[in-house]
Amino acid sequence: MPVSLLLGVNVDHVATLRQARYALLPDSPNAEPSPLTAALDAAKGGADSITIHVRGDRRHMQDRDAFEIRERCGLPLNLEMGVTEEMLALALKVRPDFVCLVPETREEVTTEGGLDVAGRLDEVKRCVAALRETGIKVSLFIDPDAAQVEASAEAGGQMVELHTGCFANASTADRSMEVERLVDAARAGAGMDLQVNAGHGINYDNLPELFPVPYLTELNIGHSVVARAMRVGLPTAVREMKTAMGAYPQ
Ligand SMILES: CC(=O)[C@@H](O)[C@H](O)COP(=O)(O)O
Ligand SMILES: NCC(=O)COP(=O)(O)O
Repeated sequence: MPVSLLLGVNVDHVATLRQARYALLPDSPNAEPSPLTAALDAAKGGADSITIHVRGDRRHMQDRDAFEIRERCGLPLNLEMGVTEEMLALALKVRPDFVCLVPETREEVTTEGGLDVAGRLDEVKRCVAALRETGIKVSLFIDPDAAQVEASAEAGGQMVELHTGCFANASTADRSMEVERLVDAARAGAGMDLQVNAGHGINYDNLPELFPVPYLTELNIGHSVVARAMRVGLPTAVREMKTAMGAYPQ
């Protein structure tokens, strides 16, 4: 367990803004904003790692972003990817420090749930083994569900990232129930010697409501930090989130 809760800054939505103008001009020297610059700015603000989600439809992050950030940003890189041969091949070329296996559907606006590791066990096991063989550490992005935690351990994952989207989107009445789900899943993960991370929909307002969740090592946060950065700049937005995370009881 690290001394303080680690922050992985997801810069996907910097690329979302870039693609809104430069998707058809991929080689433009003026393409901005730059995910690489964002990663470097996040490092200035105290980020512990950078997370990028190269989706199969390349709606935001592009392969070249992954290579650029890997080569020119000194922070550990966490590559989120679907469980596909295409993305496995990309990961084996990029060689990030971490891979987080996530579910993807083309129709979704954003990630809507955790990876069904239990229902895709053999397929996930093969992907995890191929990644771990090269020294890449593997996390599994799952719903806070004991069966998925157990399946993640069986699949050879070293970490789980608990999907906090249901928590983030829950009504006030349902929020405490979602926190309890996360508490139970975190306990199950720690009990199986898995590193327990969390992510999706975490923001400056709901962060403290996650503090009762034990054994958290890292939070991956993107949308809310990038949104805040539009007002105060990314280094400050990251520093603000790190400061808020400092209150997490270790
Ligand atoms: C897996 C996860 O929760 C985030 O990486 C999220 O996928 C951000 O990217 P999108 O907004 O494209 O889903
Ligand atoms: N895995 C969660 C992540 O990387 C960032 O999710 P969000 O903060 O953009 O919702």
